[in-house]
Amino acid sequence: MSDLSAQKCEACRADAPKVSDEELAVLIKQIPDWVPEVRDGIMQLERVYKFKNFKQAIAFTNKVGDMAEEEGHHPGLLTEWGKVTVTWWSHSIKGLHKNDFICAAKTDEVFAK
Ligand SMILES: C[C@H](O)[C@H](O)[C@H]1CNC2=NC(N)=NC(=O)C2=N1
Repeated sequence: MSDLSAQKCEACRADAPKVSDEELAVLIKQIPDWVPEVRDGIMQLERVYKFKNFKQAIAFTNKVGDMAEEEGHHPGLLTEWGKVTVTWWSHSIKGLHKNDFICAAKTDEVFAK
């Protein structure tokens, strides 16, 4: 279990600070399979998970959804045949909060189980 995946998301208010470039550089090392990407001007974390078929992909999607509900923090999920694209960002601050790194690490744990 990584240090991040052991943590819980905190309530993220609209005035919460986005992670700085320096913080991002430290945090991304703990989730090396995730790629920071700017989409529509918003920094996000993205990872594509591969599966053998659609059934496994939708089962994983649902497990990630359950984890998101527990954390009160919700990803973008694109489920296709044999793959799921998971995208984390914080809507309330239009960018990345530590919550997104925590949830990315927890998503890796859901995949590993
Ligand atoms: C009211 C509720 O707690 C908020 O809207 C939460 C829900 N889930 C969320 N998920 C994400 N990814 N970003 C948010 O800002 C967010 N806000």
